[in-house]
Amino acid sequence: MTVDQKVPVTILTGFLGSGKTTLLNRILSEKHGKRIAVIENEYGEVGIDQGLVINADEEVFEMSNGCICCTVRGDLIRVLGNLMKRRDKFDYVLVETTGLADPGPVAQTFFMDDEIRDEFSLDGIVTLVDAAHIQQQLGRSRESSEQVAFADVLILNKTDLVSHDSLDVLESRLRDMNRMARIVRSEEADVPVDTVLNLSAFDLDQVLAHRPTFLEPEYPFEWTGVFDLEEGTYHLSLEEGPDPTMSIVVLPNQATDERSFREGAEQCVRLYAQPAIDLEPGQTIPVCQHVNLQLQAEGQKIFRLEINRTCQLGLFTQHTADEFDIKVKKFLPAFNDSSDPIPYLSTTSERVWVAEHEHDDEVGSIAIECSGNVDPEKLNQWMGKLLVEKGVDIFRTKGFISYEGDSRRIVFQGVHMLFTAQPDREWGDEPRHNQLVFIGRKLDEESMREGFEHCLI
Ligand SMILES: Nc1nc2c(ncn2[C@@H]2O[C@H](COP(=O)(O)OP(=O)(O)OP(=O)(O)O)[C@@H](O)[C@H]2O)c(=O)[nH]1
Repeated sequence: MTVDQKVPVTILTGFLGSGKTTLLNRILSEKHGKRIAVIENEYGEVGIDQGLVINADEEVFEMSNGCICCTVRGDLIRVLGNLMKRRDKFDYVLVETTGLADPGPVAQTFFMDDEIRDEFSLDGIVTLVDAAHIQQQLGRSRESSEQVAFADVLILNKTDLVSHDSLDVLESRLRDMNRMARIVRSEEADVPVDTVLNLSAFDLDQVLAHRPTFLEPEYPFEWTGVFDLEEGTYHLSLEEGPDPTMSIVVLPNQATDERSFREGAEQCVRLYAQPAIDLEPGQTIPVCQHVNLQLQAEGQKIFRLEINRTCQLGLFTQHTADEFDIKVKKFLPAFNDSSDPIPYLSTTSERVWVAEHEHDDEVGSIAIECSGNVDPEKLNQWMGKLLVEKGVDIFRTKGFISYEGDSRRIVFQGVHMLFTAQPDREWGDEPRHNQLVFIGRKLDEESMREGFEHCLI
């Protein structure tokens, strides 16, 4: 396959509320003759963005729970794989990343995976910058700096909210952070489509020159242990550890040379992107499945492994073996009463996968979904007070609201302390309901839910 036949992909990134969806809608409504498939990688528990994107030949890329940077590659491979089955329906792909994501692992997907590399080519990374909030965001979020640093095009958006002089200062700060990117100023992300699509701007060699670790993958698991096992039943035991659950994928034929370890790891990246099966102690762990071990009970927890023929069993676990004192031994019913304990087995080989990034555990999202009508006056008062008190830590608010007496859906949008509530389309036959997502640091879920419920009539 030649390069030309590959589907070009543009990654739209930028911190929460910077204008990614606004730009996306602009691109989708312009006549450029391209059939664009959209992939939304959303942060938060309910799909708000899907409802904000105008009619498109769109595919929704749902994020799995867990760390975005660890799971995004597996998720993206899954969605791109599905898109390829409808290859005749589109000729361009736009990936809108979550505002909290480092675009690195998203970009990496287009180089790491052979099948994806054969079918898609990364055209460019476009980063939206919120002129009113970027200074504050750069100081507080590593992801925000990464988004600027990775850009091929930087769109300095929301120019209406700051003075001309401030824009010049801002532009020179962005220039210091990324000397290669083209910088374009905009209001309401109003930029010509050819500033963002079909740029052939992404240059892997250049990226590698600046970041030699760009192609070093991050994995959703931290440890692999390989055990030589003959036919029989085995017990996998875990002691108390740092989490009440732990994800695991078991592969039946895991060789232990470097290449095989990498291949096994890539297979697991895909399996980890599948929804996990919850397993209670005493149950059997299936092979080649994403399993979530339930470890809430006190003391040692034992799960079964059934081996049909001699193999090298590879355990790919979310945490390292040390953290849960993970052990494997053969189960021999005849020895149950014997005072001779059955010995634990040693691994033939093991491997720790180090995640290079730090997880900001304080950042999270709260999704409120309920029926009933909202009193606009009460909502305004509550929201105004909440954002004045907590606006620095509430990065983003968005959703749909049902106002008493209004036949239209109200779209709610907030970025830090600025918020708007605008009427959108008619509710029509759709059941009226409220859906609101808050993304931020140290959010107090209970008091926010209570606060919102007080706004209902
Ligand atoms: N004042 C002003 N507001 C803008 C501009 N561009 C976008 N907005 C508003 O900013 C809010 C956020 O815009 P979105 O396009 O949803 O931002 P986003 O980056 O997709 O947000 P997330 O997906 O939550 O990260 C919306 O209310 C937009 O209408 C602009 O140039 N000026």
